[in-house]
Amino acid sequence: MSLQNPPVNSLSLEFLTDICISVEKLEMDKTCRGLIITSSLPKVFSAGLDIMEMYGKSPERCGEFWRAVQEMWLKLYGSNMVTIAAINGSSPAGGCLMSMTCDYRIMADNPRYSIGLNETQLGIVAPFWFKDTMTNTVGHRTTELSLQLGQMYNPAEALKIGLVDQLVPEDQVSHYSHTNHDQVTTPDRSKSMMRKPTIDKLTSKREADIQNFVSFITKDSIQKSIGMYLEMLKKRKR
Ligand SMILES: CCCCCCCCCCC/C=C/C(=O)SCCNC(=O)CCNC(=O)[C@H](O)C(C)(C)COP(=O)(O)OP(=O)(O)OC[C@H]1O[C@@H](n2cnc3c(N)ncnc32)[C@H](O)[C@@H]1OP(=O)(O)O
Repeated sequence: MSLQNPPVNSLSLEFLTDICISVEKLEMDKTCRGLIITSSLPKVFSAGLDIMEMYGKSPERCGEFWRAVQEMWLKLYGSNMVTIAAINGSSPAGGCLMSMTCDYRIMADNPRYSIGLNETQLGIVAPFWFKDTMTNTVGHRTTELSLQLGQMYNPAEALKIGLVDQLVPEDQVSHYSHTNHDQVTTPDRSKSMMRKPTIDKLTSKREADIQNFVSFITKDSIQKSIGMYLEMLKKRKR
């Protein structure tokens, strides 16, 4: 599955819905042995959630958006397929979350790229299931530091903390993803055993999580922080 939503593969409601439909189709396809997620765009795996979906939108729309974010995570984290993230560019926040849903992460060894949960930099808090996914990937202490600082990691740092499993030359990300994928032939039952408690936690709190998101994101102070962050993104470009 090659992500293609220019300019930066931000995860809008529409794009999330497309991703969920694609994953669902693959999940039902008995001939499909697994999934490699990568990006068709240069330099960016995914810029994370589409910030415009969280800025100036109605509570109803925000709720619909958040349900789609949850759905993407539930589908990928709970997938019966062997999944590999072939991270061929930067992968902040929701992009990092998407990578962490996979069984294995291969990243392009380009020091210009970065990956991490940087929500704190936007003045927002990573939801509990983002935090749980990271804890399951890199451990409690690293997650605590990482979330408090909104830390982004270059590939070497990401490898060191275990946020990615392997670094490869930029032009060989696809080759290594396919080679590694071929070595894993059957989705292991231990995957669901390890992930079930984390998945059950969100499933049982799904509606409350949507309500929390909507009331948090529509607050004036949070909207102001997001507006300032968007301005900063645009200025940085000039
Ligand atoms: C009580 C507790 C309750 C808890 C409730 C929950 C709280 C809310 C939780 C929300 C969790 C949020 C998760 C997220 O994923 S938020 C998104 C975070 N993403 C980022 O910060 C990434 C920002 N982007 C970048 O760093 C760079 O764009 C990137 C490195 C990805 C690429 O750099 P590049 O130089 O190639 O591209 P540009 O920066 O020039 O960007 C091109 C245009 O794209 C726009 N852009 C970038 N990122 C986003 C995005 N995520 N959403 C929307 N738009 C984005 C950027 O502004 C440029 O636009 P213009 O061309 O119009 O200027």
